[in-house]
Amino acid sequence: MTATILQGKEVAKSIREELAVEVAELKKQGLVPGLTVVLVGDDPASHSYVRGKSKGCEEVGIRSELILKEASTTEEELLGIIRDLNENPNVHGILVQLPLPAHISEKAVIAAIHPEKDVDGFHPINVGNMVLGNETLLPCTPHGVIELIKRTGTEISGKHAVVIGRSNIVGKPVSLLLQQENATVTMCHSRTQNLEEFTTKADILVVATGRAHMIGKEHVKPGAVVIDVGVNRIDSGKLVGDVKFDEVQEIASFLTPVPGGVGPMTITMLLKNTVVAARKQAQL
Ligand SMILES: Nc1nc(=O)c2c([nH]1)NC[C@@H]1CN(c3ccc(C(=O)N[C@@H](CCC(=O)O)C(=O)O)cc3)C=[N+]21
Repeated sequence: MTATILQGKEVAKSIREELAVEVAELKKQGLVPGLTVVLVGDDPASHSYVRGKSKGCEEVGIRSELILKEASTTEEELLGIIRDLNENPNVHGILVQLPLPAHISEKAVIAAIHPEKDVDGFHPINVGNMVLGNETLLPCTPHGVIELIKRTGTEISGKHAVVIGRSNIVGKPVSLLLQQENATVTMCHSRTQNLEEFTTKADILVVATGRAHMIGKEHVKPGAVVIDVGVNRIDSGKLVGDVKFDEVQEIASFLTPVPGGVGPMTITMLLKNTVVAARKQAQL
């Protein structure tokens, strides 16, 4: 079997077209959704991601603003910026790009964002609501992963999903969302013994390890849906996933590429959250 390549980029494009129509409607009603991205320091990868976010906003008609601060910015200053954004009625979404410099507490910064403006879905209130299954702003990458799986036409209900990785931003929330879709979920991580024993049982395999080319065909059940959440910049400067693409492509039924898979979906879900947040705040 040769896997069908799940082009996240194309799925993202069609969702963005729908969002553009929605935003144009909102503008007629006097509402311009606004996103502010705060970037501290000069990490080149962060700058590159943030460019992708501004470009996405432009595509769908969201007003976007970038606040650039130098790496020496204090936590106090950053908290002050967030307080101002919380109170600004033209800003519906606030995203503080992670990671932050080591002298700033990410926990304190995330907690300072008004939950209704937390378009990353990282605030403890939003995480709590997600756990409870309440309607809330969902974290972008996990939400994008679920949307991609649905696009394959795969019925998630009753399937065995295996997630590798247990981070707060991907592994944990994606496991929970899969469970809410009625999958049977196994969570594996860096300490899992006999990883293959679990992964070869997966109908749906979500890989979020942050280690380039860690997963090969020996890990994959023939016919599985494989979602690669990895974004690893290797020495050549090339962006690669956590999955050995060529190898796994031979046996999976669907496989996401890197780049062009989950990444564009992440940004698209951010745009969607910004529109949802704007509607909620404007009561439209
Ligand atoms: N507060 C916060 N929220 C985030 O959502 C967040 C963050 N911090 N910090 C960093 C990670 C990483 N992330 C990516 C988003 C899109 C692509 C993406 O679109 N990648 C393109 C390729 C881009 C390229 O070539 O550089 C692709 O996969 O096709 C990648 C990575 C969001 N993150």
